Amino acid sequence: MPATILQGKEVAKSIRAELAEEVAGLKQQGITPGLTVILVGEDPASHSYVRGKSKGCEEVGIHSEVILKDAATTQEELLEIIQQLNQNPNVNGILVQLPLPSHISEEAVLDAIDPSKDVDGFHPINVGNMVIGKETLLPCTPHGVIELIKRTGTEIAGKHAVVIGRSNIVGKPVSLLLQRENATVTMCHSRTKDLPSFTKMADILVVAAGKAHMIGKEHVKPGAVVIDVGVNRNEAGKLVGDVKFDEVQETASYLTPVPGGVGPMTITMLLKNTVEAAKQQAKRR
Ligand SMILES: Nc1nc2c(c(=O)[nH]1)N[C@@H](CN(C=O)c1ccc(C(=O)N[C@@H](CCC(=O)O)C(=O)O)cc1)CN2
Ligand SMILES: [Mg+2]
Repeated sequence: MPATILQGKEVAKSIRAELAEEVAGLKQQGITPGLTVILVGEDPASHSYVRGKSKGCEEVGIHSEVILKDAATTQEELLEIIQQLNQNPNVNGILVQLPLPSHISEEAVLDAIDPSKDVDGFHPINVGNMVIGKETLLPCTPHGVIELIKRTGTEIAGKHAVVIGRSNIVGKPVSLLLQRENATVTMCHSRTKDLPSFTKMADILVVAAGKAHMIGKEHVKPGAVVIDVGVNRNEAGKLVGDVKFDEVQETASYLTPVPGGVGPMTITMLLKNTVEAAKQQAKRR
């Protein structure tokens, strides 16, 4: 039987509906979650993602603001803006859209965000809390991957999960989150020898290698849940994943498409983090 296609858009829609209800309840208690996004430069893709974030906020009732800065903005100016937002009680979440122009250190900027407002989950304190298993703001794409797997009804505990890719933004955090759900996790990467010998053992296969169509049916155990986090452009400029979709569809039990799989979950988990940050901050006041 061919795989069930995991439509991230549909899952994202139902999570947003749940969030909208939660936000309506918070507003009755006088809490309006607020997100501020900082966007530096003119990159069209970044502008499009930020529009998606504003639209998502509007959809669930989060107050959102976008601070647009031109590409000549200095690191000091950016740090000054972040300091002001850190101190503003109406701002529950702060997000700096990446990538930043090359004259600005992403590390310095992300480290300046108050960890309790770091709705991207990129601050070292939040990363550290995730590593030691403390409740914290989780990075959006990895969190979206876990939510997608859960919504298939798959029990993660006890399963063998194989993650391909060890980036700080996807591979490493996804591995940690799967481990936290009590999966047995194997991490593979560009230097792994005999990749199929590992991936063939996977009940859950998460592919975040950044190499178009590198995973075929010879890599996949029949019945596996396959999550494709790859974002690659083919020769025609079309968005394609790391997985050969048509081939793997014949052997997997669940498979995410690209586009329309993990991507739409990223912004939705950001909305979830903003609501969570607002609730946590309200408790502390
Ligand atoms: N501060 C951040 N910067 C960036 C992040 C991030 O999480 N935080 N991630 C990406 C961009 N991004 C959100 O910011 C993002 C990327 C992709 C999608 C998405 O829905 N993709 C769709 C396809 C859209 C298309 O056709 O281009 C999909 O995969 O189905 C949403 C958000 C880098 N910067
Ligand atoms: Mg890698």
